Amino acid sequence: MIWAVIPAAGRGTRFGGEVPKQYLEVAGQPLIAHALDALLSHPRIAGAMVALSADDTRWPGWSERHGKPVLRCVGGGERADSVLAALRALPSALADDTLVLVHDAARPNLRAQDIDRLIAAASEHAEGAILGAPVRDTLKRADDTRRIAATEPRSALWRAFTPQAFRRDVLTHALEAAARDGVVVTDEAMAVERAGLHPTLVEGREDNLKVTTPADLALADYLLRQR
Ligand SMILES: Nc1ccn([C@@H]2O[C@H](COP(=O)(O)OP(=O)(O)OP(=O)(O)O)[C@@H](O)[C@H]2O)c(=O)n1
Ligand SMILES: C[C@](O)(CO)[C@H](O)COP(=O)(O)O
Repeated sequence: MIWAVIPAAGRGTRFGGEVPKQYLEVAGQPLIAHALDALLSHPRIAGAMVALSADDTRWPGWSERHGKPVLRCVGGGERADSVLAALRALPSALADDTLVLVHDAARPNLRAQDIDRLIAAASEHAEGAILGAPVRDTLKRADDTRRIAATEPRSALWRAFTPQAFRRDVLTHALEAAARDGVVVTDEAMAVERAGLHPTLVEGREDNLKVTTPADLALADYLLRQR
């Protein structure tokens, strides 16, 4: 059994504006709808749990999409808190080893082939798997005056995307440990790494972009209209 968890409780502060970016429209529907559709149209995914902010007023009230359940819960102050809340809110009947794919509502351009490859890798590697891409630019470390302090070796560096796939119990325990330790993890893999595990990297499409600033929205709209 595979379920999706979609953290969608963010404020979009870097994006700006009144509307939380997960509700901004591209290619005819909100970002969150594209993310939900990408996951729930996949035959292996049985349902989705969406974490929303407690004061969310824009959730359209979907209870199902593609004939599959769309459940919701209240997220938290950090993205990791929202993911943990969603894991805890999943149907209790789901087995501990249920595979969970955590995917940002702000990443609308997820493709089925990437989901296929991620699921295959997570099914083969018990420590989980994440989509990502090798770094292709030269990386500079800046000093506090924005002068170049160093050039970082990039040969083994990857950018982490989502979905990130883990057993429900493994991810829940890892996120709970990070929270107990007061560590804010920026992705699920960071919590699992802290637990001593080594998730596998799966190279995914570079156009699986996260809409973070207004410039990203136009690109997302273009990409989605090309599909
Ligand atoms: N407390 C939070 C923070 C973020 N997210 C979600 O995590 C995803 C990736 O986070 P990010 O791009 O940082 O979104 P925001 O936190 O909204 O953006 P910002 O950091 O600019 O405020 C988004 O779908 C966002 O809604 C969440 O569920 N709960
Ligand atoms: C989870 C993530 O999308 C992987 O790159 C990223 O860490 C989210 O960061 P954000 O600052 O919460 O958008």
